[in-house]
Amino acid sequence: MACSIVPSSLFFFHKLTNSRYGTRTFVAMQDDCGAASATTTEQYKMKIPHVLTVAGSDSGAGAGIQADLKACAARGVYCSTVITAVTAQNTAGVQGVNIVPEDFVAAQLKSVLSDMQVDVVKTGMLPSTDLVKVLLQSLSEFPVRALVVDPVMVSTSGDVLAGPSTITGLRENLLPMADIVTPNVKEASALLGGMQVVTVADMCSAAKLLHNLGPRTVLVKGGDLPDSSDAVDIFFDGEDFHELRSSRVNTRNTHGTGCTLASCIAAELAKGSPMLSAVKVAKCFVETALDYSKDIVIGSGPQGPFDHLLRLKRTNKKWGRSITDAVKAALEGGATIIQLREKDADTRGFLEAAKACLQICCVHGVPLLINDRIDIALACDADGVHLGQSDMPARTARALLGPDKIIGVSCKTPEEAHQAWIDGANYIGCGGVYPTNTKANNLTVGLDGLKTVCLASKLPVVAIGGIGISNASDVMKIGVSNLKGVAVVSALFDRECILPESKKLHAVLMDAVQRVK
Ligand SMILES: Nc1ncnc2c1ncn2[C@@H]1O[C@H](COP(=O)(O)OP(=O)(O)OP(=O)(O)O)[C@@H](O)[C@H]1O
Ligand SMILES: Cc1ncc(CO)c(N)n1
Ligand SMILES: [Mg+2]
Repeated sequence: MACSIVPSSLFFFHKLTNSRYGTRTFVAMQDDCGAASATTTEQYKMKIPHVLTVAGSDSGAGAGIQADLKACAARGVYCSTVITAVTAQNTAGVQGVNIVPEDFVAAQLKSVLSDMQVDVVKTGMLPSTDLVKVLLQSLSEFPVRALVVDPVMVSTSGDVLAGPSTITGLRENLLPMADIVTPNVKEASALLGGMQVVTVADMCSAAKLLHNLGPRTVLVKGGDLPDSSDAVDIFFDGEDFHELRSSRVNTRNTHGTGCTLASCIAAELAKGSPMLSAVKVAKCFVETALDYSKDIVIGSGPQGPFDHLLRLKRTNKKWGRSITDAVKAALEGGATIIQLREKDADTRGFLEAAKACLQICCVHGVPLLINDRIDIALACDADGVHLGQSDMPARTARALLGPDKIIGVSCKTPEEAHQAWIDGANYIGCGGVYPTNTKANNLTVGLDGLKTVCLASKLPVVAIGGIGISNASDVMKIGVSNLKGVAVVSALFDRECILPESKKLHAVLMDAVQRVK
């Protein structure tokens, strides 16, 4: 069975009628990779989020410009590049640095900024104070929405990438303009005149002192914190500290984590995320990529690169289970609708998986929806389809499927919701409510966007995107009567044990629904 098929589960508290089960309330759960996704063609026509990275080239391609390009690609964001230096680098260290003349950096900046609509600028290696000034001059001419400053100074191998003379430029000129600055512990120490930064408490003090230099927010990264079994980063927004903690992946392949993190933050900001959400998504992406790449071998030096494009290859091998086992566990936990989405499986494999899942769904009296593929839904006699804005129009799908099948449509706006109603959809999927790693290029609509769509429609709505046990009740609490449930993917299917997670989510939602009543 093809393993690139992703189930999603809906917890849906609404009466839907269909030929197999009649009218009944489904407590549904939608596994997400599949279901309701949502960047519309129209949005693509209007604008693709765009990050410009101003950084050095790493010939080994683990860090620098190359990491930035891969990170943005993995997050579904366009990335343009202004190269400040060319380094000869591999897994053993830095063998040479060739700095690009300032006037040619200025020329690159002008070419990109004057022509392309850049949303966010991310900086990495800036090898001179004059270069910082060139950058700031360009940004005053062509302002952008946000500036992410990764104050690259020394590589993990100990080689100097930007000498002490640049510290003044960073401190005095660049940091005051930054929306976020992301030093590692050594860089935080250097920016603060050699202050000791070796504990989490030191990181908090450093974050506060760095904030005094003018950036809107600070993230002190603890990847290199001595004696820490966790990877701890400290985020400070001028008022509150947030300790962001993940387990430390045991691997040599950590070259470029800092560049990747900063680029992911920039990518999420370009999509419209608030700063703290952007940082959390970025940290989660780095951790997932490190974990996926922990055993790959590239180069013979002490620090290898990791694989940013894991999503193109990731299969359910991560959790070592079949799609039918995953669906079964979700249903036993209380999911009320299953949706299947084919990522890059062949049609025959997808059909086989759909048939197998349908059998399990029938045992539980739960509908199976197929994402996008009307032909697969017809071929296996699934209970319906879920359609994105760039899939077949719901009206055409209805004509093909007949009146009894369930049709869900992903909508981000009142206009799309209205069209779904006219076209004969049974429900709307609305999201991404929160930033999500499941769909890299999905725009976040937030709780406000969700509410707007709910209020604009008569159809029942299921909320999608970054929803899990911790925030499902917040979503249901928005207090709109046609919000009938949530759809989840990662919260169940990217967990080691699906059944307990599904039970917990079901309990949280039952509780939330009782309260709303
Ligand atoms: N082994 C690891 N497991 C999990 N997360 C890690 C690990 N190493 C680093 N990180 C995370 O990666 C991000 C980058 O932190 P780090 O301190 O490594 O930056 P950096 O030193 O600037 O990286 P580099 O210079 O190698 O690009 C942080 O969020 C950190 O917590
Ligand atoms: C070009 C470049 N930028 C940044 C880093 C930091 O990891 C590196 N090693 N090389
Ligand atoms: Mg770094």
